[in-house]
Amino acid sequence: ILGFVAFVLAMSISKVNCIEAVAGIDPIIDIASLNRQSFPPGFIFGAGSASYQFEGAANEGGRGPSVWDTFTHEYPDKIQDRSNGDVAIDQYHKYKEDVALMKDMNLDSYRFSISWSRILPNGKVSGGINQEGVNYYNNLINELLANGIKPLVTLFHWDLPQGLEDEYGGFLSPLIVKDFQDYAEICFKEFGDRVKFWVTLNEPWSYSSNGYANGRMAPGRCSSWLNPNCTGGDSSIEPYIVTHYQLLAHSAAVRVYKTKFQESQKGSIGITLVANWYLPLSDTKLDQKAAERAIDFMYGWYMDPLTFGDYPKSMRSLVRTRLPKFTAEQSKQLKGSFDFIGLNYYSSTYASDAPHLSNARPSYATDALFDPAFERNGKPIGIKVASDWLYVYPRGIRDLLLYTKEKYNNPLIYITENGINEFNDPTLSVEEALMDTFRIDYHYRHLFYLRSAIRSGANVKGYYVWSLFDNFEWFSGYTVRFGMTFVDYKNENKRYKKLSALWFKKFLQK
Ligand SMILES: N=C(Cc1ccccc1)N[C@@H]1O[C@H](CO[C@@H]2OC[C@@H](O)[C@H](O)[C@H]2O)[C@@H](O)[C@H](O)[C@H]1O
Repeated sequence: ILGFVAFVLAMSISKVNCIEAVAGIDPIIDIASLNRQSFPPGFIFGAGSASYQFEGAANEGGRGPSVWDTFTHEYPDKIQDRSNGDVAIDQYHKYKEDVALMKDMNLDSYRFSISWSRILPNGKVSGGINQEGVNYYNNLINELLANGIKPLVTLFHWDLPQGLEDEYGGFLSPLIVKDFQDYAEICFKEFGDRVKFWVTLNEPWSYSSNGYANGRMAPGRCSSWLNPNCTGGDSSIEPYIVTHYQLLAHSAAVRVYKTKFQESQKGSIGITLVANWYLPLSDTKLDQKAAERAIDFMYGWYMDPLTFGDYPKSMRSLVRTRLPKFTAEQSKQLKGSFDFIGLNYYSSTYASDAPHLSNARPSYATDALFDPAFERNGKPIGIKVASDWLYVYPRGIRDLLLYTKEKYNNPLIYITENGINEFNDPTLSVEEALMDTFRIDYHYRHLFYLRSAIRSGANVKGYYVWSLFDNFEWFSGYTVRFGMTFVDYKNENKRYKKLSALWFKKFLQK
């Protein structure tokens, strides 16, 4: 009788499915002992980074300027602490120390991006290849491999060469497709013998919406009626053009990889998308449809063309003539143009129906006709952390993965970013700043729901934390910290493992 009572108690507290309980796994012990062994054999654990946020050496080693050098230097007010990535966390000079830390933490893989303007200073092959740039990435890749760490390389993480922005407006022009394809081909040729995981673009949604709808990120364009500080632009048209040419550039790079390199190099290639999970604010039909539109306008904007060859029906019917069209050939080339999808998940949001206002000026931000919310009946969706959009909702990673499985034919997925930030607090001593127990809780709970999604059939083969190190966080500068490793900006960017790094090292022990 006691055994049965304990069984019922365990079931009710832990709410895990009865199969686990019947199978003799004690649910509480099972949850409490979550570690690398809780995941399928060969599951890859890693950490992510990006060139402009980590490298520094912005004017060193032959690197040319990117739109982020221009954005931070010409509009310092657009960065919370008026900072920039000139030095960042100086990984350009400290990469050996950082790789040693990754090895010490039992990481399997490191995701980094290549600075396009460090390889092609003016963005074009005709402008010449910067051999010092090629040398830097060869050294980094070789250091990773020598320490048993697999490189996962992103070709574009928002730092577009300024030369291409000046010449033809960057991703606003179809000319970007060939220049990106040529840049990608150089990277495949120079590094593809050792790099077996490629991501073409990081979060095209962020580049389109923050760069061209609200102007919070480089190149800082948007409609003047939305924000007079924008450097020109039209929030009702340009985000859709920029996404269109990002998708075409992506598929052109994939085609080059698959026709000229994949057979001999045996690697795989994908794209990294970001998505919030959206829940209806109320269980009315109107709010359920609003949540569906919200996910279409952020995630389906990319997953539909990549899976079905065209934008979501909801976007076609609401954006209408402002939404570009694919030719039959473009649609064919886009459909299935990936071996895997990289998925960045941070947070979830409520969505409620927003009626169409006939006199409202159109913008990407309002085209989906939903209002975001972070609380329902006065109760927040989750704990709010440093950033205004980041609420902790771990179940959202499972819901998003099972939605992807059902709607998009269960593609192979790597979680390429998941993380939480705290405010940079200069009043804390370094020792106090290292106590990031909230970060252990965040990752632990997301890994629990990630495992749950895998057990329900989601085809996920890897998980990368954002991030291993504090770094330059775009328009937030150094005012927020995402790292499992504290970087002391006031003391030569010295690295200190936070509590979460020690926890993750133990979690990853083989
Ligand atoms: N940051 C995003 C996309 C985004 C940007 C602004 C607002 C909402 C969402 N995506 C990923 O999140 C990571 C964390 O992003 C931070 O989120 C909190 C913001 O305050 C901060 O400015 C941003 O860098 C970035 O460092 C990665 O480079 C990027 O791939």
